[in-house]
Amino acid sequence: MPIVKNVSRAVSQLLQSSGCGCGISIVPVRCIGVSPRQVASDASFHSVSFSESDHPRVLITGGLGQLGVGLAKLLRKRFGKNNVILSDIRKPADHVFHSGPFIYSDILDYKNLREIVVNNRITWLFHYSALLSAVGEANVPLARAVNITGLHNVLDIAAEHNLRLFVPSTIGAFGPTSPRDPTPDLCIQRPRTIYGVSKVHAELMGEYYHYRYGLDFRCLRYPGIISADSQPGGGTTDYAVQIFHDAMKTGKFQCNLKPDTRLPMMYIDDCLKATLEVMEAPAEALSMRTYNISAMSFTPEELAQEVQKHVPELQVTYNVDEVRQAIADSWPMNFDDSNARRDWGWKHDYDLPEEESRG
Ligand SMILES: NC(=O)C1=CN([C@@H]2O[C@H](COP(=O)(O)OP(=O)(O)OC[C@H]3O[C@@H](n4cnc5c(N)ncnc54)[C@H](O)[C@@H]3O)[C@@H](O)[C@H]2O)C=CC1
Ligand SMILES: CC(=O)[C@H](N)C(=O)O
Repeated sequence: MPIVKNVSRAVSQLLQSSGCGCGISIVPVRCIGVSPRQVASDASFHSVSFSESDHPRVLITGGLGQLGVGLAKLLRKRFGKNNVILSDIRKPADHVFHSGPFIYSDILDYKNLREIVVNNRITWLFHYSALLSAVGEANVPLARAVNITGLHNVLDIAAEHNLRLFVPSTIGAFGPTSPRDPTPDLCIQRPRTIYGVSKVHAELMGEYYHYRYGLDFRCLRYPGIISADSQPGGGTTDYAVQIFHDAMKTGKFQCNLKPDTRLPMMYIDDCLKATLEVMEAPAEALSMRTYNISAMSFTPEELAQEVQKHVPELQVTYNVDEVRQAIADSWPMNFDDSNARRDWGWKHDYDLPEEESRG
């Protein structure tokens, strides 16, 4: 009997919703190098008015993708609607536009991004803009620009304005030479996608800015995220979202990965909860700045069986996409997130009863 770790509750939920503080250096980032964007080193800084007792003023970049709208909803509940600004280069749907502040922001436009941060007195930035693994392989120059140049803009602005910065990484930051079952936080990382390379770069640059300049950089490596009311953005784990939409709409699902491809996955509510928790964690609790987080791990075949318990008429066929399959075969099968659990109390909510998860 296959082991379907922790998926049952998430499947039910999805189908229902388908109808530094280290202080090493005080040298500000704008004084590094000779970039024209950097102002004179003796100019006075804006100091951040946010204190721990106030609500942060939040900006989310790339907020109209699979995860950003849900994150905005969670953060607005906690910090107030007008304290959380969603941004993207796409046009928001009516319900998103009317649900709270939205602003156009291209992360490749450094001056515009800085203006938004200054004018809105932003104190926390969640940097979600990215090209995911499959679309990244289809357009490497654009992925390199958005995922690497865009990140550099965000890092500079965050350091210049003393922001607390969250950048998500991914299981895709590991590669075929990483240990796959389980994959620990610290191990060899030699990904073979532009997406993975850019995310390792983000992890290392964020940590470097933290240790070198005191940037409050926080990063979680997300598994594949499953959600019902938002569409995936072109990744390798998209099948695990598409199956729910197709089960409800057509009763037929064609999977682009082999039936036995095991990958770490997480329900969106757990992912967003972890993101808020790590941002609220006291700096002293964080022994690292980049953590794996984990919830469940399953194959397409196991997920299909679970969905068929709720939608017995669902027909599943397989038509393997070689690019996505090669990517999936190089990624972790199970994630070791013991450091996140120990340091800041990470615990996922979407779980199977113990006896089922042990098979
Ligand atoms: N969804 C998932 O399964 C996982 C997501 N992540 C990470 O979480 C973050 C959010 O992921 P998703 O919402 O799924 O991504 P998505 O692909 O659905 O959305 C990304 C957004 O970035 C925007 N964007 C692209 N170029 C831009 C630019 N130049 N300026 C501003 N925005 C731009 C797009 O318009 C899009 O709305 C990404 O950084 C991703 O790498 C990490 C692991 C798993
Ligand atoms: C796991 C991810 O980072 C993303 N969903 C992708 O498949 O590219």
